[in-house]
Amino acid sequence: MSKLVVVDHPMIQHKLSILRDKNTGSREFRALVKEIGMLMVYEITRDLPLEEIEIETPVTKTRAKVLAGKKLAVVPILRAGLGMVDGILELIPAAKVGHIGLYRDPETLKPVEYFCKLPQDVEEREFLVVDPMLATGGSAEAAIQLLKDRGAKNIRLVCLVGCPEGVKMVQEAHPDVDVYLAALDEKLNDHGYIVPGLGDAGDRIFGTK
Ligand SMILES: O=P(O)(O)OC[C@H]1O[C@H](OP(=O)(O)OP(=O)(O)O)[C@H](O)[C@@H]1O
Ligand SMILES: O=c1cc[nH]c(=O)[nH]1
Ligand SMILES: [Mg+2]
Repeated sequence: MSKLVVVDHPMIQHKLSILRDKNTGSREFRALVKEIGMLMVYEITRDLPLEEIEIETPVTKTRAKVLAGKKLAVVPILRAGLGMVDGILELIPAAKVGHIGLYRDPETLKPVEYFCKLPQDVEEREFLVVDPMLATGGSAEAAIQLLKDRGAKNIRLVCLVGCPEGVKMVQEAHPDVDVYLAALDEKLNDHGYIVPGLGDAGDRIFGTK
């Protein structure tokens, strides 16, 4: 079974509380999603492998550590996942960005695919699938399956707010995919919204209803 990690750094918890507040407007909401996305990935990438290379400082030759291993790709689940991309790219500017377009049918709560564009070297990359919300888990499960169908082997899921139902669905369908959350909330309500949650992330980022 994969890992579930709740990245509960105090800075992340503080920003998340402002994000949850219904009085937080789109401009601040966007800034916070970006910042929390960056902070989460900073924590998550602690385990990236390093290698030593030889460099020359202004004083002497020395050996210094640089990142090694697989190259990263970030894959936001459209639309709301887009809000996490810029912060992650500030941290990892060389990462490629794939896009998976899914919306959740409001009646069935099942994900509907409308777009998929991924980097060409799918098998060589380590993927971070990003989306602020992990509710029923249907969208994340489908996005991960799309990546796997195209050859991806190394995938992690990074969401801001999740709930037990969504975590269970992803872990059962994809036991090889570790799940990272900033908060594990209590449950889903009858409309498939996370409680207490933060409402509709895409609508709050983009100012739509
Ligand atoms: O775990 P699930 O039950 O699948 O729900 C989570 C999905 O719902 C939201 O997207 P939404 O369908 O609202 O699309 P949007 O990002 O375009 O607003 C959210 O950003 C996730 O992608
Ligand atoms: O609480 C939820 C559930 C699904 N999608 C959202 O944006 N919020
Ligand atoms: Mg939405």
